[in-house]
Amino acid sequence: MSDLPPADTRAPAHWIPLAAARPAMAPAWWRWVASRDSLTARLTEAGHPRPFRVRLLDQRIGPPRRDEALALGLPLHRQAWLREVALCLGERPWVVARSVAPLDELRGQRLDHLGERSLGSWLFRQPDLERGEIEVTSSPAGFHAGRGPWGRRSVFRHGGFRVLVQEWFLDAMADDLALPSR
Ligand SMILES: C=C(O[C@@H]1C=C(C(=O)O)C=C[C@H]1O)C(=O)O
Repeated sequence: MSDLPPADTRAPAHWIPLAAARPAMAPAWWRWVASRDSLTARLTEAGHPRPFRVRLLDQRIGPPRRDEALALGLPLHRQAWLREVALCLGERPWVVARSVAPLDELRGQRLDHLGERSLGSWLFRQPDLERGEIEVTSSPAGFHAGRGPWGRRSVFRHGGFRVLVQEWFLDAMADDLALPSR
């Protein structure tokens, strides 16, 4: 066991199906959390004229959290491609996101060079893109100090490539768009 990489032991988030969260979610938030099109495009439009910007916080190969490994059907110690970003309007982070992809499915996807281009701007150009069911959490992101009412996740599939995309909507977004607290 000693030659296995360390597991990510941070507390996993608790996820529930989107429909189960609906009674507790204000309609104004439902329109954001339940949307299945590009969040990048929606943020760009809602934040106009503030410029939309992806701020890369970290991108590395490492162990996914337990809940992430389970969502992707990966063994707990299997290394993965991890990417953490803040999606900003002007200088204010509205969303923080953490994406996890199985290493052996990255072949040739060239995501290492994504930098501060939006992952979504690449995903939504794939004609065969499929998106799994959206799940919701009220747990914090854990990798960023920002707090907010809702997090969501879903798995995107493009050919043999899958990526778990997790997005936490922050209080700064609620303030700037006059959204309710939950
Ligand atoms: C999936 C999308 O991509 C967004 C961009 C991300 C990135 O650049 O890492 C991560 C999560 C998303 O909110 C989208 O725009 O819908």
